[in-house]
Amino acid sequence: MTPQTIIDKVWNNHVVHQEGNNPALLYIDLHLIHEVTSPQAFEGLRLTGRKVRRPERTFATMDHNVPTVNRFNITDEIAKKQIDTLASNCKEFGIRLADLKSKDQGIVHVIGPELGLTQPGKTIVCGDSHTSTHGAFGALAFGIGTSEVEHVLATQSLWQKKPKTLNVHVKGPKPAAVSAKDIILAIIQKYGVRFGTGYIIEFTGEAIKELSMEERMTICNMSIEAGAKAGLISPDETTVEYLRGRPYCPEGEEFEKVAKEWLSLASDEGAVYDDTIELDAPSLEPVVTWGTNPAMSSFVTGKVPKLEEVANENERENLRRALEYMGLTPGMPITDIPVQHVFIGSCTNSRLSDLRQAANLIKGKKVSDQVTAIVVPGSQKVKEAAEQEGLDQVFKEAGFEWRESGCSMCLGMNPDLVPEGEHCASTSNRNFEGRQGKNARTHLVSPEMAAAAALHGRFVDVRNLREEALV
Ligand SMILES: CC(C)[C@H](C(=O)O)[C@@H](O)C(=O)O
Ligand code: SF4
Repeated sequence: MTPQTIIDKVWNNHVVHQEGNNPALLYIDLHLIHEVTSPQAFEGLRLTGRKVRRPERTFATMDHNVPTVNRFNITDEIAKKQIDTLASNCKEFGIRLADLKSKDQGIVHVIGPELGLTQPGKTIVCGDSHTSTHGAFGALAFGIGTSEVEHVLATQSLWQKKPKTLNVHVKGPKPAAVSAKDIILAIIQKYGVRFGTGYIIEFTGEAIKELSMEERMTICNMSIEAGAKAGLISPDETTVEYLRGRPYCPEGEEFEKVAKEWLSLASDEGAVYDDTIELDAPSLEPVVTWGTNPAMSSFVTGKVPKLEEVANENERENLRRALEYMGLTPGMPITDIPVQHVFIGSCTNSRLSDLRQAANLIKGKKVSDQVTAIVVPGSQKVKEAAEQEGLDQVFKEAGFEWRESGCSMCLGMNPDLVPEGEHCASTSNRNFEGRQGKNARTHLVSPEMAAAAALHGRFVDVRNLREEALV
């Protein structure tokens, strides 16, 4: 048989109907929903007198506008309405909901994997662009708009044109002090924010294979920042072991049986992709974004670019505007950028391993007087597990605030905002203008780099701190 990519296998397994080269009708295995993009979809169902076709394949959570302090006291009217509406819609249509009282509540892309709802080979959709996160398991997972949310609720299927396949091959092992976040930021730095347009990405190579599931999620999460429809990684033993024993996974012999099926979905040796690009892992360093899109970044040992380094006039103007917004001087070293806020959280980097890495780095140290630092676990389960290990104490003793789970400072939709003009070292995925609040200045980094910036009030190379810790 012709060797196939996992993308082709999962796609072909889900085509319900297709005529010629027209879009295919895909069966959707799992539909995740949250409070922001679902109200009109449910309203649409009510208006046309339809039901949810497969409530048992639908799962809801509240995350975007949940306050991370006093979570039951939602003062913002729109937020309160969206949260109450999700609760009443789930009740009316018979959908499982992890509400604010639930131990399962958290950011939609954190809880799906954690509960074992996310599994290899599934088609997974959600009215949210970072649905690509679930691709880490070898699922075909992508974000959809609200009208598509309605379509999936009503029919459990979706019309889709098949994207092309792109192999992003990360060669060689990564250095120990370089994180998954640095890998994905470096890929986007090298190839820009549009290279994924029209493609589903498969991440391959030694550096990817070595990653934990949490790290793989960080990589796939940001596929959308390269414009890709989805990003995924072929399942292997790491995937299977992560899922073993999860609440919504099969048990015993049944688990062993599906695990074999999952492994067989991995891309075949010699499978052909429409395109392939490469990144060399051993030469990577920690990355910091200095601009207003995730491609505008440098290694921590580097500098903010100078205008004259850019030949193209449009690009030079973009650079000028970005530096003006960010309040940075062309040519300044990355380590001279002052940091007043630190946010460790979001669906990119708020899982237990992220919190452990940050906690390790700050243990016994103090947050700089100039910095306000918050840690927002991605889910209530992450929060509980971290507290069991005493990570909350480590953070609090260092001067971090320890919060309840939610999207928080990742986007300005809840009370956690960066004040105007201030710089935030953030473990999230978007550094667009105004993303963390009006005129807020976001720098995307890994959890360790964010933790280090909290201690020093500026960016520092975590590799030096690690050496210090060894002396
Ligand atoms: C609010 C939601 C629709 C949005 C998205 O689709 O990604 C948000 O999660 C984001 O990260 O910007
Ligand atoms: S944490 Fe941020 S990126 Fe992720 S779903 Fe929430 S708002 Fe979107």
